[in-house]
Amino acid sequence: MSQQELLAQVRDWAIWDDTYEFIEGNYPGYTDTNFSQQMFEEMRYQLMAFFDAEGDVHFLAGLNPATSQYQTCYTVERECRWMSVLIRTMQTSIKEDPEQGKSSLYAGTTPLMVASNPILRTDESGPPQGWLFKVRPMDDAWLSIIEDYTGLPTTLSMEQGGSNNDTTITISGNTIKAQRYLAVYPNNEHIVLGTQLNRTSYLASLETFRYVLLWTVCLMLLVIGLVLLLLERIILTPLRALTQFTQQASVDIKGSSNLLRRGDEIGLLARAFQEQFKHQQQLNAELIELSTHDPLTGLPNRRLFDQRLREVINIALTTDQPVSVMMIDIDHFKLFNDHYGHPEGDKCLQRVAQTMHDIATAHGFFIARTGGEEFSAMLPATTTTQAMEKSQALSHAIDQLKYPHPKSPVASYVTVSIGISQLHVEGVMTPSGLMTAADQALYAAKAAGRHCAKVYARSLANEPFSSHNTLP
Ligand SMILES: Nc1nc2c(ncn2[C@@H]2O[C@H](COP(=O)(O)OP(=O)(O)OP(=O)(O)O)[C@@H](O)[C@H]2O)c(=O)[nH]1
Repeated sequence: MSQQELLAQVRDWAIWDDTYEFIEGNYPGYTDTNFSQQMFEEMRYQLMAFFDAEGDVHFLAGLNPATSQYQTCYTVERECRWMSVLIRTMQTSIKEDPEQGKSSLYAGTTPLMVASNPILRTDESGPPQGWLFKVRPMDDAWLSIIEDYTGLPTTLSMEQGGSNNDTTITISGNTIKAQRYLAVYPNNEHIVLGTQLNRTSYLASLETFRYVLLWTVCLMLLVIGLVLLLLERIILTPLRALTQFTQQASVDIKGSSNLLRRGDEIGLLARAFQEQFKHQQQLNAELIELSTHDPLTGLPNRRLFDQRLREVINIALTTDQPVSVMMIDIDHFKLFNDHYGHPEGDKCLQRVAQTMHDIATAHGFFIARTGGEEFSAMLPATTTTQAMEKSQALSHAIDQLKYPHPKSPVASYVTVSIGISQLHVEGVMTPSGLMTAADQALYAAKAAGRHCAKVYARSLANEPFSSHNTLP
């Protein structure tokens, strides 16, 4: 119902190839196709006026406000005479401003809303072939539409002379009166659009509005708070727990059982991580086992032995306790292999290793396979005298196996020779020196006919040795 809406409608018609051709005189059926009384009534138009490029009337159609009769004419004569004042005002407007494309209010029996636009092709190319004007009456029907729209009683009146104010608001008693002054073309007149409000009901509705607004804000804050709380409980807290769970890369994090029991995606993810951790832990354990143990006998290997020896020596240095080592070698094992073959030699190594492991466990020392048929034992808090006793227990246990070794010049079964040394005794000062000394003692045992144990003494220092020592 606004001027802008009417302007959009007139533009729609004026910038259209059909209208352009009609004004050029090339579209004889245009009026029959596009105009009807029904269209005027539905669109609430009083008049549509087409002017040619010279500003002369080309075609007119309208509803006579006095008779409500629909009329079409090519001149302002006879039944269209009622349009003449309006047409003259439009022609004045064209002369003043050929650009048009505007809307104005005109005075009349009832005030009129008028919108106009130059006639162009659909693609808006020119030159303008003329002008189209549309007129809508601001009558009682128009007022009642405004009242329906605003919910306020509205009045419309004409007023002579200018007004300094666009809008005036006056309060008298319990009534607020608002008036809007709208200039009329081309006269020095104004249309006054007015409404009045009951002050008490206005203030009451204002109060109600404030009250509703306050409640809406409170409700929104409550909803936002609830959403944040749910977000924290359902998503953020479990996500933090999951992050902690994954960062620690462990299946035993505190509170992880709740996480793992969850039925949602976070629970799924946590269980997948748990499986992954377990698998990883298993792989790590396997890798550690492989890198620190001998695959044939299952005993710790030289790497683990050297590492443990360093640790035990470090402790012994601070506590001033003795540390002894034994180097154990199977006698004439080459002859065993030559006689029975390598696979049988492996079985023998496994059997001897198992026996030594059992004795080491029983006597509280650490044993490792440090060479082919060579083993080393590390005895914390043990002197050479005590180590000698344990070596005898070891040798005795292997003898008891009575593992056949028919080619051995020493005995008919598998026997071992053992070399023993102690840190800080007989000039042995370093981990490497300790192992070298045990090796030399072992050499001495071999030289003494094998199947015996020897303790290192300085006098053995120049004897050759097998050099299996890897410690620095
Ligand atoms: N079956 C088997 N034999 C091995 C393994 N590692 C080393 N040997 C053998 O152990 C033998 C060691 O021979 P030598 O160093 O001459 O020592 P020995 O025959 O025991 O002689 P002495 O030590 O002087 O009594 C060699 O025949 C190696 O092949 C192994 O893993 N399995």
